[in-house]
Amino acid sequence: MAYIVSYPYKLFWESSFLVYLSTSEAITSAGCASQAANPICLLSSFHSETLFPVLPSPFCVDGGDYGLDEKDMEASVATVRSLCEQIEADLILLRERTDTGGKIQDYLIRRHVGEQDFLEVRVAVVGNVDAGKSTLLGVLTHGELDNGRGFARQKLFRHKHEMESGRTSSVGNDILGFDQEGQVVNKPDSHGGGLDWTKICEKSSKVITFIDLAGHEKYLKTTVFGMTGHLPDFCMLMVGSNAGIVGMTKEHLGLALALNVPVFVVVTKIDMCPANILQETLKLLQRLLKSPGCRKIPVLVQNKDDVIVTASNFSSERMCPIFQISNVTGENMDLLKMFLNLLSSRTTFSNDEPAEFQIDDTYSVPGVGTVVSGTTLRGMIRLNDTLLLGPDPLGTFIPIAVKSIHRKRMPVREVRGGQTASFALKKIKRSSIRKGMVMVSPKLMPLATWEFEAEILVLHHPTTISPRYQAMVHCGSIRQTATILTMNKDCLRTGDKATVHFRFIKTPEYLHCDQKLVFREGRTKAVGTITKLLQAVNTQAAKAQQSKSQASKKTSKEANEEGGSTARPPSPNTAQLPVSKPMHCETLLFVNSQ
Ligand SMILES: Nc1nc2c(ncn2[C@@H]2O[C@H](COP(=O)(O)OP(=O)(O)OP(=O)(O)O)[C@@H](O)[C@H]2O)c(=O)[nH]1
Repeated sequence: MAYIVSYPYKLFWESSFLVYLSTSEAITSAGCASQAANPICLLSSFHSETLFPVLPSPFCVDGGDYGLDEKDMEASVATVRSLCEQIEADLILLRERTDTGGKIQDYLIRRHVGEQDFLEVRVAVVGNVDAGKSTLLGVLTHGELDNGRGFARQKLFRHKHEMESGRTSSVGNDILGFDQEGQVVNKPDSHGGGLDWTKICEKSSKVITFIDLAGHEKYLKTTVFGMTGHLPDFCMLMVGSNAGIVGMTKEHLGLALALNVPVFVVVTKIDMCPANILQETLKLLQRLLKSPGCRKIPVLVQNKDDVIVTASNFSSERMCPIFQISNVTGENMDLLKMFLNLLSSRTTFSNDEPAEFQIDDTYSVPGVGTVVSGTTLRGMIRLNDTLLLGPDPLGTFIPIAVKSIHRKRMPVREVRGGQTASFALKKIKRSSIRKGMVMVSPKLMPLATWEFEAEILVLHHPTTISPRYQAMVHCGSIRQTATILTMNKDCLRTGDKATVHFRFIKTPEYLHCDQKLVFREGRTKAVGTITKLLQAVNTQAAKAQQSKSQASKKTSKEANEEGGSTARPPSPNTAQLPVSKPMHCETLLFVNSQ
């Protein structure tokens, strides 16, 4: 007998799965009762890949014989291999074990995503200063171990002051490619230059993009932006084993939890840490993860079995694997790499959805013009597509053509939901685009919003928050100060929850219900979810106002030329703006699939 341990409901919305062979009937014979249980049907119903839980099997729990003899195993593997060929997927052996009944093998099935294509997973890297974040990324992506004095991180620093201080200050991106056999593609660079992204992507079937975030409190604003704006699938929290849970560790963990990003922990520097201190750090870490604020299930990853079990259950958000590694000796680095190879993107996409792209940076490239980079939230964007870019300060969206598309520095013809990309845009100045703007399909008929309501939880505030309080709202790649107009409580203290009515102070933004937000100023922090969009900008009215203000600009320019003073058009306030009906969540599609 052999079977695929599977939950059909899961297979129909996820993309690939772990096959668990211990008996051969269901696979070798075509005797599957229902369509949902037919292996071919199951295999062809996924998009890209996913892990499948090894343990829960209706047959295993009864304590029956477990495993296959040599002949049955061969037959079963051959069947699965031929099924994989039919659906153009790779079959990657993860581990082999022997049980009472014979051999058991675990496989990962990963669908080919096209010649030029690869699966993409984004991992945000957070942790306190000196936890070894940049060093680990240097070791992973350049394939060379560290010397304990900052050798590996030198390859990653982007700014001169980072080289000098040894501290990351900006949001950095590094990539790690895995080929069809699950082997790392990145090779040590003998010339000391940067990574060749094109080569890595060409050879990879999966690419992990690390979003390297700063550990110092001074750069918390940038770290929050990285966590909200770059849409990480997962968060890698780094802890120096000798330093323990210090500084920003809890802050970063809290941020990931608030944004519902599954977290795994990497404890570094085990080569230089006395055993008792390492044990103490692990004990505290596990206590913190199990605490009521986190409610995680920490698992110390010691071997391949632990990797498979934790990776299979990781997207559930409750399991929190803890790796113990050394960047200097390379200890346990293979387990961490195996785990990274097994991670699957949490974004599901459908090409039929209208496209939506969130801008997180802008550039002016000589010879190319204005370039925007960001994440495709859903749908498909093709070369020469015309999308609506906005909102501008008046809340309008303008049509814009996509001149060229780059993905991981490679020219491509299209990008899909869940993929990061940069677009060269036609006929637009860089100065008229800001982070937080979006490019969306005209089918979405986008509206910009000045005011919104959110359910928030105050994580920390030294005194009390009351109406008229202002702080920075981070929501996707939006980063703008907002004022609290009203709330359903007189004032808020640390730990309080409330429904709060916000208003942006500078420009209206493109928002969705159910989007997560972080509201912060210094160490004051609140997290929440948008529940209502209250005041959307009517594009027609905004256009009318724009032409009116242009006309008045013209007049004032003329007046200026005659020696008069220029009057800046006033920013629209609540009274001036056309008020649309509140848009409730049910009427909108939301961006974050978290
Ligand atoms: N012995 C030993 N040293 C390490 C290890 N990992 C990192 N280091 C050293 O620790 C120092 C700090 O590492 P970084 O990678 O700069 O730390 P970071 O977390 O990126 O710090 P920020 O960029 O400031 O947030 C460097 O001198 C590294 O060489 C390790 O596993 N073992």
